[in-house]
Amino acid sequence: MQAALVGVTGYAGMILYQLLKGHPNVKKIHLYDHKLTESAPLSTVAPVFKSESKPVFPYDPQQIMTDNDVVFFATSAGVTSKLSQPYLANGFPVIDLSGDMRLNDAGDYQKWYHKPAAPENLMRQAQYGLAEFESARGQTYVANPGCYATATLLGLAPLVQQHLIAVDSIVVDAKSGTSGAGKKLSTTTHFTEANDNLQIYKPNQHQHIPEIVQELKNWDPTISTIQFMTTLLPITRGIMSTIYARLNHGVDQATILKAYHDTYDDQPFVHVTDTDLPTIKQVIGTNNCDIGLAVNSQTGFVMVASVIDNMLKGAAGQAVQNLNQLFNYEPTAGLDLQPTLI
Ligand SMILES: NC(=O)C1=CN([C@@H]2O[C@H](COP(=O)(O)OP(=O)(O)OC[C@H]3O[C@@H](n4cnc5c(N)ncnc54)[C@H](OP(=O)(O)O)[C@@H]3O)[C@@H](O)[C@H]2O)C=CC1
Ligand SMILES: CC(=O)N[C@@H](CCC(=O)OP(=O)(O)O)C(=O)O
Repeated sequence: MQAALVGVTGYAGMILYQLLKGHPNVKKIHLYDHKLTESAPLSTVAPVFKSESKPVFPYDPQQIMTDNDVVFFATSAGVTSKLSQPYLANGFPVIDLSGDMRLNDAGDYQKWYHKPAAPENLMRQAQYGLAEFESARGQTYVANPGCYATATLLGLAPLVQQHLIAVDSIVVDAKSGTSGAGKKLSTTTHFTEANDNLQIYKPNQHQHIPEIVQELKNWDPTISTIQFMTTLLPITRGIMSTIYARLNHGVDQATILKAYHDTYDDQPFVHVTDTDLPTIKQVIGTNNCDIGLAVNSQTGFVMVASVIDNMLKGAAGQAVQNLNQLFNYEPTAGLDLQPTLI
């Protein structure tokens, strides 16, 4: 199969390009860049790939659909809301790493992303692609989940799906490394501000809140919102989503552990570590989500810690999982990755 990638100059696009190069079913990768008017070598378009003279082509949707079987968009928010139409009109497969097509409601997108939304009829044609719970098979347009949303939803799923917690008690304290913010420098991600520091940001305004709630509602329609906070960590990669909720009457640690194992033991990328709490470092370099928990019998609360590499399970790795589902490849194809360890 031949795959197109738009956004190789960004962090998620770089990592995705590396994964696609190692994917056994991807025979050819075509790269496209919105700033080019004629093709240019990758080494000049994205200098991180110093030794690659492979051409990067100007962005052209007709050419993309003619020369490829699928297109990945690893582009900034506000891009695919404008570019998705021809692909949907032609039923051409898209895997979109941005948040533009994840929400069903155009008003919600405008409220949380502060940008014009795609036409709502297009947004509704996109399938949310949390790979463990929605199959991309048979879909045209897959909206790859956000990084925080992935860690949080995987951490919450067994509790919510099996009605083990009071859903109005959910509190999420989520933390991310700076690569989650993309390659553009900002005051908060500037080395001097990020290093030796912790910064809470977007309090109660994070754009992943409606995404998480939209998915939770599919599992339990009584959920109306969650308390969700984000903190910037002085590390490059990784997310830890620490989730707290009050247990329903009669639910104990054994019940909860069984729920997590029943949900995830067949899943290649989600590992339940029981009461052995996971660290961010153990998943960096992999497509894994590791989940551990602690029950407090005095307060009746459970704390769940869910960790991912934001660049992999939170972006490029999950995009490859969605590719594998879309084209019926082995679920782990192209994702046999080892943690960096140190
Ligand atoms: N970083 C992460 O951990 C995660 C990111 N995401 C999402 O993935 C997407 C990419 O993220 P990330 O790589 O971090 O972001 P970056 O800012 O690092 O890269 C953005 C990419 O989009 C390209 N781009 C910008 N404007 C346009 C346009 N008008 N047309 C086509 N391409 C354009 C940029 O090209 P140029 O070089 O010209 O600027 C660049 O290649 C974002 O939507 C992000 O929210 C999702 C999950 C996790
Ligand atoms: C550390 C950091 O700034 N992270 C980003 C994650 C961005 C992202 O992946 O969000 P969308 O794909 O929904 O745009 C943030 O919190 O906004």
